Amino acid sequence: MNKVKKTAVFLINLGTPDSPSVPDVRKYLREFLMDRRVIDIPFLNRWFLINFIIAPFRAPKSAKVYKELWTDEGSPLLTYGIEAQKLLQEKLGENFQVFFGMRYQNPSIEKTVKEMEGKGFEKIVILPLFPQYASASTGSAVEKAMEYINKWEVIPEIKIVANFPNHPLFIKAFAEIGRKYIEKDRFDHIIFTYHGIPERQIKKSAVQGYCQLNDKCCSKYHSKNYYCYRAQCYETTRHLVKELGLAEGTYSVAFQSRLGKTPWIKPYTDDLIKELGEKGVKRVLAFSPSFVADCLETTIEGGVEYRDMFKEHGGEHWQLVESLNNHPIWIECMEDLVINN
Ligand SMILES: C=CC1=C(C)c2cc3[nH]c(cc4nc(cc5[nH]c(cc1n2)c(C)c5CCC(=O)O)C(CCC(=O)O)=C4C)c(C)c3C=C
Ligand SMILES: [Fe+2]
Repeated sequence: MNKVKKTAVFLINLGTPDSPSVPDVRKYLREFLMDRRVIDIPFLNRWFLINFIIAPFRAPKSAKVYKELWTDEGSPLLTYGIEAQKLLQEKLGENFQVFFGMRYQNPSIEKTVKEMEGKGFEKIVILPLFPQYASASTGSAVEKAMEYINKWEVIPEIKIVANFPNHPLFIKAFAEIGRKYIEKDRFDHIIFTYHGIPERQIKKSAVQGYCQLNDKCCSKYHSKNYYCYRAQCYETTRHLVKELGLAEGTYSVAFQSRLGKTPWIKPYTDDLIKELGEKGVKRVLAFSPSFVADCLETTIEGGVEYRDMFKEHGGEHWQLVESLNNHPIWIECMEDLVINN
């Protein structure tokens, strides 16, 4: 038998509030941060932290920033997700049905898996929209999807695309978007800023204690650090650097979005920005390749807050490279991830 299997493709992104109102942002943050893979501390400590600190104090602050991010169509993470779903559906054709869900809030994984049920799919491809695997992102999305699929009478063949940090089309798409700035303008330095995670989460997912959390350890990508989030971020960077033809010393890697007081993976993006500004670097181009769609962390943190910080420390020009969003090469990349898996 040599026919294409009737396949469901399940794109999953992180999630975003239903609106930028304080109650909706609070609801989103509660669901997100109560996830044991995100805040990996004992349940009661997490419950107190979320209900007595994050919900009352962080939700109003975050809601203000979400209001800045919101467009007439809503949250970019959601609108780009729906657009990508439609474009991928057109590419894949009638043997595939593409679904899109969010790990937190809506469209929920529970509702989306219900839509898939009973449709006779012979295979499901779960494609979490995170190029680098982390337990808090990919791991959590897959765990949630499987929680509902596991209840089906018939569980079909399942393929999980767990990461794609060096996929040639992922790299090509980001490089192409960034190149238009490099060709048009002069930059003194390029920053690759990735979402951070706590160091202890790297150690917990390390293969037989391999991870040393240093640059030597992350300087090569192989079977022992295949799922190490930090090593994957450096792998993405090496490929982007090669594709863009950047010279050693003209770029840096850093990690953003710290929460809480425990150590997160270093170097920190805010420290790097201050250091570059104080060293006399005037013009910076910033890539944010841990996201495939624009969101709060790119547009606001990477585009506005870091720009202001850079200028406060002597910088003159800060340009963020927009995310992959609905770029045709990114849609081709997803097609390849689905078909060749
Ligand atoms: C790249 C994937 C992501 C990982 C890994 C990740 C880990 C992680 N995040 C937090 C805390 C917050 N993240 C927030 C926003 C946010 N995070 C990601 C992706 C990853 N997070 C995205 C795509 C977004 C943006 C969502 C949007 O609506 O646009 C927020 C909310 C915003 C805020 O209040 O600042 C928090 C909080 C932790 C603790 C964590 C741990 C591993
Ligand atoms: Fe996050």
